[in-house]
Amino acid sequence: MKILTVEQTRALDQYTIEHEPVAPLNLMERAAQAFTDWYTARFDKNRPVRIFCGLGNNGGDGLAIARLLIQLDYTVQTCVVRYAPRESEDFMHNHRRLKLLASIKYIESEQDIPVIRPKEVVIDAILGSGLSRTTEGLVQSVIDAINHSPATVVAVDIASGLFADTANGPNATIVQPDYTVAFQLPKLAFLLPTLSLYVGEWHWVDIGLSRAYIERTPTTYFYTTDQEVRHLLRTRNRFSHKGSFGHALLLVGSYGKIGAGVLASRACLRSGVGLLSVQVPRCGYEILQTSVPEAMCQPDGHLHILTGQPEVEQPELDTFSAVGVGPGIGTAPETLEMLRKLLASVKKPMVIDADAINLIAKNRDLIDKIPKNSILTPHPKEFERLTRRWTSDYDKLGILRDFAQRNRFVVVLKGANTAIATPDGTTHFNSTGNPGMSTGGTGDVLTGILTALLAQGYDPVEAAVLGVFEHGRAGDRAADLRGQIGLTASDVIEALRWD
Ligand SMILES: NC(=O)C1=CN([C@@H]2O[C@H](COP(=O)(O)OP(=O)(O)OC[C@H]3O[C@@H](n4cnc5c(N)ncnc54)[C@H](O)[C@@H]3O)[C@@H](O)[C@H]2O)[C@@H](O)CC1
Ligand SMILES: [K+]
Repeated sequence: MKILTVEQTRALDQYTIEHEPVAPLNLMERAAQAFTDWYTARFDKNRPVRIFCGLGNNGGDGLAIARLLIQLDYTVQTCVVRYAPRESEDFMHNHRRLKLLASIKYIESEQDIPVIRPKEVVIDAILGSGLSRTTEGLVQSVIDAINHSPATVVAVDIASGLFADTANGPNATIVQPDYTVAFQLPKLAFLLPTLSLYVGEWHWVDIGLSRAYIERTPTTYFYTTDQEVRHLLRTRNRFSHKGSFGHALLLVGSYGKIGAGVLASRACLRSGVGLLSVQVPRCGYEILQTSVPEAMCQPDGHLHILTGQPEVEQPELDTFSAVGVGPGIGTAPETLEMLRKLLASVKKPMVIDADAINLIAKNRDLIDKIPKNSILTPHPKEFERLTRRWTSDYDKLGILRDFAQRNRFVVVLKGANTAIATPDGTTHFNSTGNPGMSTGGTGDVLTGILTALLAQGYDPVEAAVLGVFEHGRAGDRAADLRGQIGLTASDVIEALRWD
């Protein structure tokens, strides 16, 4: 699913108005109806509704929603925040219609701000995507009152005061909703971790804006949905055999961290790889052979760390269809040498994670040695070591895009809504996963999954988008079964399902 800028969304509205064609007022009615359908499916008539409306089209939506809810027998108090002398045309129309049906309260100064009670649901329709400056004065006071109230808060389209795709200044006053119901498409702000307080649980509702126009509008931001992922997943031919699904090599583990290698290996096998070889320090040999009998084990000559000096002769690197390195390997100088040699010999895109990333961050000449289109899977701290500290989530997205594009890597920046930046400058945000997955080992699982997908011949960008989505979906299934708190990385592996 595409994420468009405010400007593009405005052009999309305009195109729909002219080409469907539909009168702006009817489009507003459609938006209000879609919001009302969402609302009535969740909140019953026992909860009094208080709608705060601004004077633009977001306020117009609020007035139309008030009318629709009153017609459905909800108890509604509408408050218009009169912060400016002028109203939009569609606001005025909806204002006239609502006045025929109910009384409207006007907030012209701070004294007019009502007391909001716990049982109420506040619908925030003060400012929408037309926000052009930081909130101040009366609007700020109303937003403060909403934020200090015990009521449930639902934002129409976007929380009042929040910019949809640019950074808010420091100390901005912004509504902190429990829910945001956006029209047609999600907004970039919804996907950024530091803005989550101003978004809450978010949903989008279809208001019938032109699909054709959305399709041909260029964007660099995407939100991965179930539907898109279904297109990526390949089905298996009845005549296929284990050779059809590649032979992966994982270089993992060190003394005390062989578990990371076990998790990556199990996840790799649960993700459809044909054959798996695993290189571990000698101390990991029996552990791996016992806990992952499906894998072949290549012990390193060193007892505790990976050095790349095999104990016995090993197959050439180019016999493997994909290589993954990093989980649990540590940062010993001998392991750095192993990584250096590995990067010099592997010609295909590979998966690079954890301590392999930390080693590269400290030895920056290695960046140029990484095969093009490789998948790097840093968490934010590792990514910061690899690049620089950022000043905001928007700054972070810029750094991410530039780093991926300049080096021609696929960079999977892990976190809520994991962001995947590609060599062509696009960023894909993931939609699956939950906070229960913030536990040791889930990153190792992802490395195993991605290596398996590369080994099966998936293009690196597709592998990253698909693998991250399925990793999160398995985490969601596991959380359904066990709850988020008790979730372990092994549960995620067991919950993987590729159909
Ligand atoms: N354009 C369309 O066809 C549709 C628009 N819809 C609604 O329209 C909204 C956008 O409406 P508008 O463009 O009228 O804008 P808003 O309703 O978001 O804002 C109204 C006006 O407030 C002023 N303003 C900006 N920042 C301010 C601030 N900090 N303090 C005080 N005033 C400020 C601006 O002059 C702006 O035009 C969307 O968020 C959505 O809710 C929906 O009705 C769906 C259809
Ligand atoms: K709003």
